[in-house]
Amino acid sequence: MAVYTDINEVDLKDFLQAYDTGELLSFKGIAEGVENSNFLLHTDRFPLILTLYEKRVDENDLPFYLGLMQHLAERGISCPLPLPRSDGALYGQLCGRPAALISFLEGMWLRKSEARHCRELGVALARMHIAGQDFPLRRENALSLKGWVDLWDKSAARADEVQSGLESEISEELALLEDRWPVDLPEGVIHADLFPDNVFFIGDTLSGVIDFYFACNDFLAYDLAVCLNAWCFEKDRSFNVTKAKALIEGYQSVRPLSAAEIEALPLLARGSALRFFLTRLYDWLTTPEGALVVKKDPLEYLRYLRFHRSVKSAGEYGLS
Ligand SMILES: Nc1ncnc2c1ncn2[C@@H]1O[C@H](COP(=O)(O)OP(=O)(O)O)[C@@H](O)[C@H]1O
Ligand SMILES: N[C@@H](CCOP(=O)(O)O)C(=O)O
Repeated sequence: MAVYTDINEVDLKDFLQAYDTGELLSFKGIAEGVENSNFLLHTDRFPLILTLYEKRVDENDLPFYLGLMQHLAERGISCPLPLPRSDGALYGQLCGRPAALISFLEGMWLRKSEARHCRELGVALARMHIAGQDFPLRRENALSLKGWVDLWDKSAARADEVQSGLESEISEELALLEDRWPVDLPEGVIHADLFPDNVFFIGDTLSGVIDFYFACNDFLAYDLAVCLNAWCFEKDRSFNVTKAKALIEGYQSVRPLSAAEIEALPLLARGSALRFFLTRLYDWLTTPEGALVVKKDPLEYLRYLRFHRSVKSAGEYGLS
């Protein structure tokens, strides 16, 4: 599931009056996704995705997310285009939630990816970073060091319920990352959640990227580290260096990494693993039993974190 807020036809039709969508033919909730409520709408003109923004999305950030999609789409990046209302606004309110309409992207996410897909992903990520360079709005990464500390403060006392020894292990990890986190790597707009379910393919060709609701300004190489974790571990949690090599080579074919970025990669991968471990742990501990959302396993990311801790240099990711 991800339909936290149910909508009815009367409210939806009222909401659509502010848009030029043509006649509503049907709508249905979309089961996939974690963060927001999504619906697929058919009108007599085109299909659309309706998103109602839920707990982790601050309404003040919507101009950044929706403006970014518009900016990237105008620069040839295949991502959803927000549909403006007749008053020019990119979102309105529906059932007490901020809500937007975005274009429907063709394609499907890969349940089983190969190295060639990782190469395409690397190319698309680097193109996105370059296209985002002149985006005028700014949004700090709320899920970087400070956000990690805040999440950990809320979860630490119960962490050992999930696995014994976690409280001390994660406290030490956080302290180390706070001490060693880079300060001067190249920055820009990053997607920050480019997991397989946010990247669509048609056949073997990448057809688009969705879900910009964690996008922010941060180190560009951190986005690559997020992808290393999300795409380069197998179901048995082993690291697939062939995929990592393909991902990084694809990225560097468009935007070569600096020596400092390459050196920082293992640390950035640790940080990225910790970030997803912490949001998953928080959700694990706070989502009520019986809730319809699928809780993601925090221990998956603990494994990745431990792997990167053992990495001595980015050469272990296949970089020559
Ligand atoms: N623009 C789009 N085009 C086609 N399908 C979409 C689009 N946006 C979202 N979806 C569908 O909705 C699902 C959940 O979207 P996502 O943005 O990942 O939600 P969440 O932010 O809640 O995690 C996707 O897996 C996809 O099936
Ligand atoms: N990718 C995150 C969860 C956020 O889900 P998404 O559907 O918004 O990508 C994770 O795996 O923890």
